[in-house]
Amino acid sequence: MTEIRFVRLAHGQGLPAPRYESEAAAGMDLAAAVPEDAPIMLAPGARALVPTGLVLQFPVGFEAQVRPRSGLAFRHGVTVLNAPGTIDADYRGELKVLLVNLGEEDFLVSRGARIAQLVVAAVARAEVTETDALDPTTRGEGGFGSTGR
Ligand SMILES: O=c1ccn([C@H]2C[C@H](O)[C@@H](COP(=O)(O)OP(=O)(O)OP(=O)(O)O)O2)c(=O)[nH]1
Ligand SMILES: [Mg+2]
Repeated sequence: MTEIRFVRLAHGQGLPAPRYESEAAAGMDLAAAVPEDAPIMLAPGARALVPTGLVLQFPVGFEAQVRPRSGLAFRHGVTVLNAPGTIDADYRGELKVLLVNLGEEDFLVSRGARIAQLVVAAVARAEVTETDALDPTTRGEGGFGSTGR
């Protein structure tokens, strides 16, 4: 098990911690840490950076991905604009969720609403080397449908 530690900021007090909603869920739901009396109104086409009130720490060699919740996308057209958002292991700022409303109606983000989910994933890091030539392959330069439909 990979450990995620988090600090809860003042505006996140009282909200549920990120947690898996089922035994083998891949994502933990994230709650909106907007003020009770100041929900965020997302008009059609609008986007907003929604605070979670959380600062995370997880091991180097992992990332956290911010992904949409399919129910919100299906019912309201509300999704994560930069999905999957990338949270770096060395980031110590507040985790934020960039929501966009692709639906036709206003969408209200209330305090505690589960707006997105967080998936922890191992990441490979590469050493980058410039060179004059690369190993040949059968595919070569073929791409973008070159193998047929
Ligand atoms: O949905 C997101 C995406 C990113 N971040 C935070 C954590 C991440 O480590 C940092 C930088 O994200 P990214 O590299 O995607 O953004 P950038 O535009 O390249 O910013 P930077 O120049 O700070 O890397 O912003 C979030 O809180 N939510
Ligand atoms: Mg970056």
